[in-house]
This record gives sequence, C-alpha cells and structure tokens, in this order.
Amino acid sequence: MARSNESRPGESGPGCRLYLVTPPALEPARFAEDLARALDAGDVACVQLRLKDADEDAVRRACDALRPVAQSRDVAFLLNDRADLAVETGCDGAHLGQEDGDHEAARQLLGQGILGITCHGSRHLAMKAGELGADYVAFGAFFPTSTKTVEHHAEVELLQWWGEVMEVPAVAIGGITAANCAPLVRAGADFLAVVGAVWNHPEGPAAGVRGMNAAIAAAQAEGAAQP
Ligand SMILES: Cc1ncc(COP(=O)(O)OP(=O)(O)O)c(N)n1
Ligand SMILES: Cc1nc(C(=O)O)sc1CCOP(=O)(O)O
Ligand SMILES: [Mg+2]
Repeated sequence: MARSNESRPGESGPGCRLYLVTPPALEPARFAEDLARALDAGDVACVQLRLKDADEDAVRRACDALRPVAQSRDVAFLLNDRADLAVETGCDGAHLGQEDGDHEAARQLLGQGILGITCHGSRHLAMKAGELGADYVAFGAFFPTSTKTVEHHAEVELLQWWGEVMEVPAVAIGGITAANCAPLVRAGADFLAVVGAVWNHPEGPAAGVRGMNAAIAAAQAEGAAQP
C-alpha cells in the first residue's frame, strides 16, 4: 500500500521509490483493476498516464478512470506531454519532454502542481530544468528498452553527480528492472520509473511491484552497509 508520509515526485524523502508509467495502450476500465492491484501490492510514489497514440477524448476518459485509483491511495497521478490537460483533468501534475512545449509556461499553468522534465543524459538540460522550477528531472535511458525507441542514453555517474550538486529529485528511466536497478539506487536515484518491469511481469503487475520494491530495499540496505 502507498504510504502517505513518504515523498512524492518533487518532494525529498527517504531513499528511492517506485514510479509507474502506464503501458502505451490500455482499456481504461480493465486497466483500472490492474492499476489498483499493482498499487495495493507495495509502495508506489507516482503513476504517469502515457498514451502516445490516443486522442484527447481517450486521454480524458483514461484520466477519469485511473486518476481516482491513484489519488485515493495517495499516489500522485501525472499526465504525460500535456500540462494544460493535466490541470483540466485534475491530475497532480505533468511530465514534459524536451519537445513538449514551453516549460516555463507549463510551470505557471501547473501552479503548485508537479512538473517533471525529461533531461536525457544531459547535465545542462537538468540544470535548466532545475532553474525553471521543475519538481524533478528525469534521466534516461539507462538500459535498452523495448517500450520506446530511445535516442538518448544516460550514465549512472550522472545520478551521483546530480545528487551531490542539486536538491531537485532525480527520476531514472529506461529498461529498469529488479535485476539491474541496484547501481541506480546506490547512485542516488530518488525514483525509478518503469513500464515493462511491472506491466509485463510474468506473474502480473502486483508481483512486478513487489519485485521492484524488494530490489530497491536490498540495494539501499547494501548501500547503508558500505563503510
Ligand atoms: C519519468 C519519465 N521520464 C522520461 C519520460 C520521457 O518523456 P519524453 O522524452 O517526452 O518522451 P515521451 O514519454 O513523451 O515519449 C517520461 N515519459 N517519463
Ligand atoms: C517512456 C520512456 N522514456 C524513456 C527515456 O529514456 O526518456 S525510456 C521510456 C520507456 C520506459 O519503459 P521501460 O521501463 O519498459 O523500459
Ligand atoms: Mg513527451
């Protein structure tokens, strides 16, 4: 179950937490049940609705079906690509890429809402995002992914550097699984964003959440035990 006294993206908090991005296509009523099971299986800080091929009406319907599932569990619900629609539909915020419009205008539009910005593997983009008031910066892709064709890659050292110089939380994304996430956690990622590791888990999304939570906890325990 999501724990309400812990961090959401944009807040600093204890250790690293899981951030779920939805599958690229979904049927809202059916997926609402999968989402509820996933969120009830363990600790999740945030859900991002990411439907790249859906029209605006379909995105609105998906928001209406899924937002309450997350928010009723005190899990932040963000919309991908559209700050305006995020505000209109009652989302907690938006995640924007480098091609997703004017970030400063989005910051104004969202007010106190959460703004996350993709920064690929770039220190420069991340500094710019931090300066304009992003609540988190997202780095990736760290590993090969079959969810999306990626043009940019990020190195683990970037997370370490970011954590040493900046307060703004860092989200790591791209091909992250329970088996490969330990170095990202130890390097200081505040959140791990995943699609396949949860929604394509062979034993179902609940097992995916449990597996990611266990891997994060093990990496943190290992890090704490280092002299
Ligand atoms: C948490 C998180 N990080 C990165 C992305 C990628 O955003 P973007 O570069 O805009 O690409 P699309 O998601 O729009 O294909 C993300 N969505 N979430
Ligand atoms: C949506 C997205 N953005 C990325 C980036 O690198 O910016 S990688 C990615 C897909 C993440 O899915 P999975 O966990 O299945 O690899
Ligand atoms: Mg985008």
